[in-house]
Amino acid sequence: MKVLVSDSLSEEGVSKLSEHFDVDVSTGLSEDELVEKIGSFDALVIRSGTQVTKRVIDAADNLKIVGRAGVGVDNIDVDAATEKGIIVVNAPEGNMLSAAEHTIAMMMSMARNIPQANASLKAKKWERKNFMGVEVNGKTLGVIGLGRIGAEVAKRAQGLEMSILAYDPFVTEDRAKDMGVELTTVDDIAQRADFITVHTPLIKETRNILDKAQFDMMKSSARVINCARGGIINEEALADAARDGKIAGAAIDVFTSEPPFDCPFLGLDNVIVTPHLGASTEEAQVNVAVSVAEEVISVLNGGSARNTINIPAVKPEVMATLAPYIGLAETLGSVASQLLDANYNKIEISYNGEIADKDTRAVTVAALKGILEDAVGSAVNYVNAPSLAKSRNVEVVESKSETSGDHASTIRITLFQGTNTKSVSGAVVGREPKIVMIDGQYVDLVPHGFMIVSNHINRPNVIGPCCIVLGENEINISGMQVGRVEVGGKTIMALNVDNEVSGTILDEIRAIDGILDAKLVTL
Ligand SMILES: NC(=O)c1ccc[n+]([C@@H]2O[C@H](COP(=O)([O-])OP(=O)(O)OC[C@H]3O[C@@H](n4cnc5c(N)ncnc54)[C@H](O)[C@@H]3O)[C@@H](O)[C@H]2O)c1
Ligand SMILES: O=C(O)[C@H](O)COP(=O)(O)O
Repeated sequence: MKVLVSDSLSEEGVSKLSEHFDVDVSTGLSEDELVEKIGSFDALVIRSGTQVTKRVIDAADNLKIVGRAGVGVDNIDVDAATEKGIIVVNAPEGNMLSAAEHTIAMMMSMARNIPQANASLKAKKWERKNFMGVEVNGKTLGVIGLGRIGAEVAKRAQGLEMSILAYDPFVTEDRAKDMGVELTTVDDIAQRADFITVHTPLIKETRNILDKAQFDMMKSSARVINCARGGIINEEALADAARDGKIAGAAIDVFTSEPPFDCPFLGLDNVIVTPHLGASTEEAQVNVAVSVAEEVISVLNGGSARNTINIPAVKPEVMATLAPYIGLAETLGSVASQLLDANYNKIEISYNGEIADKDTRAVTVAALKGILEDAVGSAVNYVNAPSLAKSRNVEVVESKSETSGDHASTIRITLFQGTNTKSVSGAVVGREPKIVMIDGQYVDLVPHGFMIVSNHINRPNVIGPCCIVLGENEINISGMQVGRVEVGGKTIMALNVDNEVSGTILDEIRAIDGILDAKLVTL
């Protein structure tokens, strides 16, 4: 298999990949060059320098995984990758300490005018009075985005005796209290903080989170820092505020367009800048390169990935419990879709019993894959199953209940086509999948190989002729289940058979008096 590395990646990552694959390191490619080249590659490894656009994804006929050796994936068209079934992974932890340390370094450099003073002295000037700074001790730092990096910055700033205000809609009061942080709003931070630093992803909710309105509220002594992503702070508004003395200064590592040679604040003395260096340490680069290399090796060898962006990631300890249910759900989905001829417009996946407490998103994706495979074939995978269901206007509903009958946990998949439904329930028995109910009738079926599932009238001389048809055609029956209903009622029969059953033989079975329908399910 072939891996393209299109941004500079630490040697540790490249050599790890080279142990398994043919690795091509080609940095600085234009979009056109990448479109031209990508077709034969199975994996693409990037940092922030490569734009993985829809055009690139469309041209990537063999691509299985895009690995981002770093955190931000805003340079990847993740939706396009998802629709094409390409896994996107990042390395969310490897550079967080470096980014946090860079933020603190930028704050201190700005507080003491170090870049300006350095440039002045090297120009043979001795201008001590021009570079009067401020202490950070006792000052207030506002942190917008209290995730991995924001939390590390807050911890370090507390070590510098700063008090912390934070805004993050996904952080609870309890967690903030544990961290010794006061949760508040963006506007309150703008009004009260001496230093403000942003650590969110760049998404529509965070674009321009600091804009003219917030700069107008700030103290004239306020200083802002962006070591997250260009665009979280409005660059025009920042330039105006810094130029007009509405704020004392800014320290910026990231830009809306990189390199940022047309950026409006690049020429301002009170704005210090670095060329996207937050993750540029020896330690961080080894960490992220090795992490992404391991993900690519695992995925290309048929395994799973830990840090997936576009499929639900499951923690290893949870996976130990969920793994058999993932297989079960996929099998139940496949059985249900093979039993329902009509196109379904709604899928309900019900989790009953102990499994209802768990994070079942990965199990639902597996169920959807199993269901859609019948219609879509091998083009469906764990990445694109939900988006394929959506693009086919199929409604997907999950339901959960604590009761599950005879088993600790059961999963029921129901397909709806108007009033016509088909439901199949299963359980894990001793880590093996079992089908325990079809259309409300109890069965006890090991789902594998070939199965004939039929409905018939519960009366003498129906099952026998069925077996004779199979016997006469040299088809061995290895398992048989018949639903229990009163004599004369409609019941189900499920047969495990050792060979494929042709349409002609199925027609012979369907023609038997008392048989209402018969389907072959192939797993
Ligand atoms: N300069 C660099 O070289 C460098 C290095 C690493 C990471 N980064 C960037 O730093 C940023 C933070 O990375 P991280 O690893 O801490 O990510 P993270 O996912 O751990 O944290 C992001 C935080 O932002 C919060 N958030 C989401 N929406 C929000 C909103 N509307 N308002 C406020 N908070 C919101 C989330 O709840 C989360 O706590 C990312 O943009 C990443 O790309 C930059
Ligand atoms: O999101 C990140 O991880 C950082 O912005 C680092 O980007 P880089 O890998 O291009 O240094």
